[in-house]
Amino acid sequence: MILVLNSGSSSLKYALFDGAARVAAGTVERIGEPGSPTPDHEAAIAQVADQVGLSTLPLDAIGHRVVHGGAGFQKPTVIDDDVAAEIRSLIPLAPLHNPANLQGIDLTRRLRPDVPHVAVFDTAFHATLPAAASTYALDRAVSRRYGIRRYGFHGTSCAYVSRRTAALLARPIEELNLIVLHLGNGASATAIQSGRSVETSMGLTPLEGLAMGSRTGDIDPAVAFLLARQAGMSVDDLDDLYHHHGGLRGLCGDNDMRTVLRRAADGDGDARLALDVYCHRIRRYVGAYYAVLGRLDAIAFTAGIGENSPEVRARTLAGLLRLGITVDPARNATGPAERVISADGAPVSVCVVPTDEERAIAEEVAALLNQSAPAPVVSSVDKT
Ligand SMILES: Nc1ncnc2c1ncn2[C@@H]1O[C@H](COP(=O)(O)OP(=O)(O)O)[C@@H](O)[C@H]1O
Ligand SMILES: CC(=O)OP(=O)(O)O
Ligand SMILES: [Mg+2]
Repeated sequence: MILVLNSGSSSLKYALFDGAARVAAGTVERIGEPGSPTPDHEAAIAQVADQVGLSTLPLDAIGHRVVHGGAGFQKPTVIDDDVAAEIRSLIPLAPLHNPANLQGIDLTRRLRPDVPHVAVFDTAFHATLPAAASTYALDRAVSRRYGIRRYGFHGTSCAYVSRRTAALLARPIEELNLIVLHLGNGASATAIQSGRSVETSMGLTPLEGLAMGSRTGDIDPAVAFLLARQAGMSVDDLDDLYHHHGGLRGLCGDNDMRTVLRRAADGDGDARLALDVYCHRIRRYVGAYYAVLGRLDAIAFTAGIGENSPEVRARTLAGLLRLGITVDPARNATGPAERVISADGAPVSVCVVPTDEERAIAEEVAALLNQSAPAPVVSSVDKT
């Protein structure tokens, strides 16, 4: 059995797999938010450990989602003290995520030192980005010194969704040019050619790119200079402003897309603007990545918003018939969780493909452990 811990910025998801079967799963939400019974990730992890009976659970391994793996971690990695220290050293690159990931690692390694703990990195899938996509046009000496480049995130999800999309379309992944739109609390767009990430919207940190629940995404870097000079904001003030007071929440006060959609439908101007900005930004990336890929076979919508909001999908891709992109209203509105929502025979297949980061992590962990398992010993008795 493999236990998977997936710490997001304000939630902790866990799942327990017995082979391919998910035998238990759960989510602790709203960690650290006002009025929440769960003050921090440490409390959330303790809660989960208690729920699954961690100390006595028969386990083969524990898989941990780690958001930032820097340049060093390009594959799932068994965690020892050195690996944990290296993940700790990457906290400045993912201040919202890596600390929570580490708390899970530290606590469960203490409780279960008897099983291997494996880190699966969001950044790993994007190790294939070509230099033209991963390099910022910044003084190269400065970039080199501080490891400044585009790393990209949501990689485990993108890899899983691209495999599922190929299966849904019954085509080999090697033949496909895809755009994966992962629209959860964090949101990103990724261009994938023959199963390899070639361009992605998140950057050095998970702050760049699409407008998100509470993160700004792309913003002129000079906004920070202006606010520092004119408003006297410190680096910490700006960090907080960009991470927690941007995106949907910054524009209309709500970071939950369900509430934003309801308010927009009721005619609330702020919610409408938030929705317009959100969808426009995605559309811009779809156009850009179509050009990067040259030919586009499919677009896959995934994560909480991508999987569940016909309105966001329809608005994002409206009026793109000339590009071969259509959304069929009936297919978009309802159907199996995993489905094609474009018209039959459309040049670009638009799909809804639920992600499953926990399953993808469990698969990576199982693959790593099988590959590193010692070859079965042939006993002298068997040889005779
Ligand atoms: N039925 C729905 N319609 C629109 N948005 C939804 C729906 N269900 C969930 N969402 C949105 O999905 C987002 C959370 O996505 P999720 O993938 O669960 O996030 P996380 O990044 O925390 O894993 C929230 O903005 C939530 O409002
Ligand atoms: C990298 C990232 O933004 O993750 P999440 O969407 O889980 O916050
Ligand atoms: Mg997520």
